[in-house]
Amino acid sequence: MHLDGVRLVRGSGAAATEVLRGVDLALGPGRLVALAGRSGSGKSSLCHLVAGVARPSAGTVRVAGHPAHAVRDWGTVALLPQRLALVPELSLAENVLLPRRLGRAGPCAPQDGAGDLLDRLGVARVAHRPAQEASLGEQQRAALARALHAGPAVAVLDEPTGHQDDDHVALVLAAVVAAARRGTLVLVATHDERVSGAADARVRLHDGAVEAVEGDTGAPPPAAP
Ligand SMILES: Nc1ncnc2c1ncn2[C@@H]1O[C@H](COP(=O)(O)OP(=O)(O)OP(=O)(O)O)[C@@H](O)[C@H]1O
Repeated sequence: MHLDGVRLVRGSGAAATEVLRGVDLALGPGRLVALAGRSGSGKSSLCHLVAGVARPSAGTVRVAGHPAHAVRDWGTVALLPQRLALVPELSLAENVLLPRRLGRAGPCAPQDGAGDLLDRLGVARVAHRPAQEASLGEQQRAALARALHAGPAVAVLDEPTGHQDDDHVALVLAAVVAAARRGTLVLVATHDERVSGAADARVRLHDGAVEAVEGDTGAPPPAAP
């Protein structure tokens, strides 16, 4: 995943705000990367660009060799949005199966089924329930399962522990680490130190710009001049 000279402006005229400015970032496959920074620093905006649901005002965002906005299948890039975006009338299990029913499995698809993944995330008992009748924490873990079951090259997870207690944070972490070990680049926007602590690398945003990158990002070293 490569971001080069990325700038994102929201709003127009006098209300225009530069929410990302001059972001350069390269992340390789099979890494769990935490995206940290204060509220309003631009984490969700960057997630939306990588997931292709928004386009940069300037610069380029490429995932698995394609411009992010041109990617249409969750086998390439899957998203856990902050507001989850489950289909409320479908069961949690049906929501998890949707990406692979609508498209093809990605290169990092798990060997075991959706039921096993829901079991490992502590959602099996309520998997038959319509999403709208599950607790927020259960919904969030099902939305995580939906992204990971797709087996994507890149998984973008916006605050995946935001509605979880300590025990369920451990289950979420185990699932995202397993996905990274299968080869998925997992980019996690988070305020949660437990997630940052488990990550292979950490990227810190400040006021729309990259303030620091540390750890093993899996990016190839820059070419010699
Ligand atoms: N449509 C918009 N119009 C104007 N400003 C926007 C718009 N969307 C986001 N912003 C602003 O962009 C900045 C970055 O927002 P973003 O949601 O990316 O931050 P964040 O780091 O994810 O925050 P949080 O941790 O609170 O989720 C914020 O100041 C926000 O108010």
